[in-house]
Amino acid sequence: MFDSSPRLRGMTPPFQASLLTCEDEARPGPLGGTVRRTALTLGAWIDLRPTWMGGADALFERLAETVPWHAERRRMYDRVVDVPRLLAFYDERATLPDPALDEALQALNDHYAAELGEPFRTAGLCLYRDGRDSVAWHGDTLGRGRTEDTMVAIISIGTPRALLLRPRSGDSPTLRHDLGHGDLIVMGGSCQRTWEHAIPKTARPTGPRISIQFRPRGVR
Ligand SMILES: O=C(O)CCC(=O)C(=O)O
Ligand SMILES: [Fe+2]
Repeated sequence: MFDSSPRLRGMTPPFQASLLTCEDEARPGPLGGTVRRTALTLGAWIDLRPTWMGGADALFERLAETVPWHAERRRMYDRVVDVPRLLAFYDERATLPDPALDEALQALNDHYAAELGEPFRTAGLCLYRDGRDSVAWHGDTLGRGRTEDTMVAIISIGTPRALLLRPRSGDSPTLRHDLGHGDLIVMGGSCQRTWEHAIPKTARPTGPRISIQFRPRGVR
């Protein structure tokens, strides 16, 4: 059950688990020709592959229960504030929390390694408990994404949330992608340094969402 753990108690279930399918086995589908690329400005691009992760209901439940989610606090100017989401990070030596993530990582590397020039290696997980959880405008620029082209691949499971993208230059409008249950989005090229992305808060009743981000070594 979605709310069987004390950590999750109080959260609304994200969806009615599918009654007609009995997909306990979470597994990514094919990539190949199913990925749709959109060029942004300044050499940035995004790839979208809707409903890539099969069995995403079961995967959501397992990750919600088994990942050692933790809250963080960060300094913002002169204050220390709660990070508005729960987090877990798996570096390249860590065992991923579910075999479906190993399969996803392998499939992403088969599809992207030649273009990326290196494998995706780390996995960052975020749990957005409800519409009050969010991530503010940013690029993943703590590491090499500040200076180099790179890729960040994100699998979204649970309640759909909007992912917003805008150029740092402010010279084109904000783009919105509703990331649904099982969807894959890959941000590539200069996206981390020339564009920013955000998951905005929403006042609508909103169940939990888990985001799984795969990044190459040295990209955060
Ligand atoms: O939740 C998401 O899909 C985005 C998370 C994100 O941008 C990040 O962790 O850097
Ligand atoms: Fe990010």
